[in-house]
Amino acid sequence: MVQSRAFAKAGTHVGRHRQHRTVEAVFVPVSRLSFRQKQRAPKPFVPRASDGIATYFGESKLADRHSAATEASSAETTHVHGDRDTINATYNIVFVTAEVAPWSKTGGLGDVCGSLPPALAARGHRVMVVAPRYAEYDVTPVDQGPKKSIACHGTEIGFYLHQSKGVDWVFVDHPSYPRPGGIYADQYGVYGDNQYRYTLLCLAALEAPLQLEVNGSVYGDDCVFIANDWHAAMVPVYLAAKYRPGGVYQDARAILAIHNLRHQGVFAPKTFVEYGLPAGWNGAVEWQYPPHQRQGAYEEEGRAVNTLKGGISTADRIVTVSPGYAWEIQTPEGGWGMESMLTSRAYALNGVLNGIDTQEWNPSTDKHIVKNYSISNFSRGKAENKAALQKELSLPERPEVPLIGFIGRLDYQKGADLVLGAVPWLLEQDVQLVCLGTGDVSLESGMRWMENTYPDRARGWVGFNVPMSHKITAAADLLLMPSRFEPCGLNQLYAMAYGTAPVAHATGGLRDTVLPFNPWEGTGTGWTFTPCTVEAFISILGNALETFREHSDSFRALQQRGMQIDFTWDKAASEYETIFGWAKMDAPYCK
Ligand SMILES: Nc1ncnc2c1ncn2[C@@H]1O[C@H](COP(=O)(O)OP(=O)(O)O[C@H]2O[C@H](CO)[C@@H](O)[C@H](O)[C@H]2O)[C@@H](O)[C@H]1O
Repeated sequence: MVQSRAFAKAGTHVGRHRQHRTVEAVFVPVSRLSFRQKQRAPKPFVPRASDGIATYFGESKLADRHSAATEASSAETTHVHGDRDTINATYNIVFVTAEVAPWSKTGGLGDVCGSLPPALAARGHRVMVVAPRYAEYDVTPVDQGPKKSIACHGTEIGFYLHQSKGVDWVFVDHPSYPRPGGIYADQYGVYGDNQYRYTLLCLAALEAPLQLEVNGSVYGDDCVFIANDWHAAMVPVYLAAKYRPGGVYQDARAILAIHNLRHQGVFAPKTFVEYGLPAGWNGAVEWQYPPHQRQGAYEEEGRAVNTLKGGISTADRIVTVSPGYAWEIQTPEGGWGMESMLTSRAYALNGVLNGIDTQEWNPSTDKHIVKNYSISNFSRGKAENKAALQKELSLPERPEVPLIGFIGRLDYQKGADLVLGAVPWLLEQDVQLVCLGTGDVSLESGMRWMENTYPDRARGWVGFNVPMSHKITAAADLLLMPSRFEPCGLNQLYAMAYGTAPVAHATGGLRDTVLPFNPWEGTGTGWTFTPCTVEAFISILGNALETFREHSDSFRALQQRGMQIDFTWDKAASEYETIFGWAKMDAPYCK
């Protein structure tokens, strides 16, 4: 199995900010630990006398929660691998997320929360994912068993449970979640009650492990929460401010996973009361932006409550979705105002590269494409998919013409304006360009302009269409990713798995995953450019097109190298485990 240098490097990166405690340290037998280390080592889960205590929302169910299943899944077990003793911990893991594929997805957050949990479950952990129930999902039965209703945040919520892939998928039912528009916004803008909706999600997710019986037992209060993005960032705040003072969740830890720092959940200062936090906790979420970093209309002269800042300042550890992005967010250029907060927590901040769901994104089994293929027959397979896409989109069916794809939100981050900026040069050449995206109205108009101006060379599909995204990924020779910033990026990973060469701005996770083509050494899986300008983009596109046209053997070898990379989630899952171990070794960051 060939692995890119960038991936190999990422494996060591987890320990970068933690040099005094390496990956190995997690697996040292207890008998060999020093006294202080023993004190900090994760403890087996033992029911306590205090089990009858009240939760924030009323009488606890803790007293009857300790079934054998819970204990087994919470406890440390010692295994021997070969002649080396190791301690393997299994955890009760609770993901909290606003999106989870295939039920709800506007982007990569949904993908990750749909595929990392099964990877962790496959490694022996008990895993729950808590997400809103935005609709009566028409996929496999979600409403398994009776709905359980509880009081939460002054209202009543319900939990629906669906079990698959070894994961307990829990959907929070409340009238504020289903909307005729999108998940977060409709044609009139973002919903005015998003702060309430996601506050409720956090509190529901903190109650679910205590109150929801799954296979005869509750998860209990020895959990590792993974709070994803600002929507879930209040989880560590409530743990510290509401639950631990009541004696609950003493052994739990919360990890904040940042998928995109640009979105921080910023609201007017007077909305602090919406969080229902005890007095004295406003410092955890209040924030004043300097003039050049102000985020929007909600602030009052830069003063705001900032939900993500609450998570950054209280989480036990922070994870971002690539090592490169973990570094970038500590700089003024990439920190979106949070760089000083993040730098102050650098020792607890790691980057773990995303994987991909190889059941959903696998050219040999993909149900959306006309011809399945693998590394042994990819040239023929891709050629058939290319011809099918050209036919479907009424483009000239020409195998020799380079087919270039772009898939993504049409916004500042994804650099769709750079694609449009390159169009006059690009489409004067003998190429075909297929873009799929939705978002900014002016960029959507730009895509329509492109198609009208170059009807025999360009298609601009405005909309969100998963089957089409698979077809483009399989059919294209090159995939454009001129993102201004990219925490990880999934499309370049999908592209490489499908033998499609990414052409990407060297930023964040793109720089970590796309190894630039080196014709002399015969290495690399794509092309990267910097600075992020139309000129630099055009220049590198010229190189990629020349390789495609003039050096087809080199191009094929590059495709093969991409297809050989191990994109499975297992590597990321093991890095997350290491981080759980670090979180559990330390006392809670915020008590
Ligand atoms: N019009 C369309 N039709 C169909 N499918 C479409 C589509 N537009 C986008 N998609 C799909 O949505 C997903 C987007 O993934 P990205 O990695 O670009 O995530 P995004 O920027 O949303 O999320 C953030 O979180 C993820 C996950 O951590 C990070 O990789 C990323 O850098 C960060 O910005 C991909 O599966 C893509 O194919």
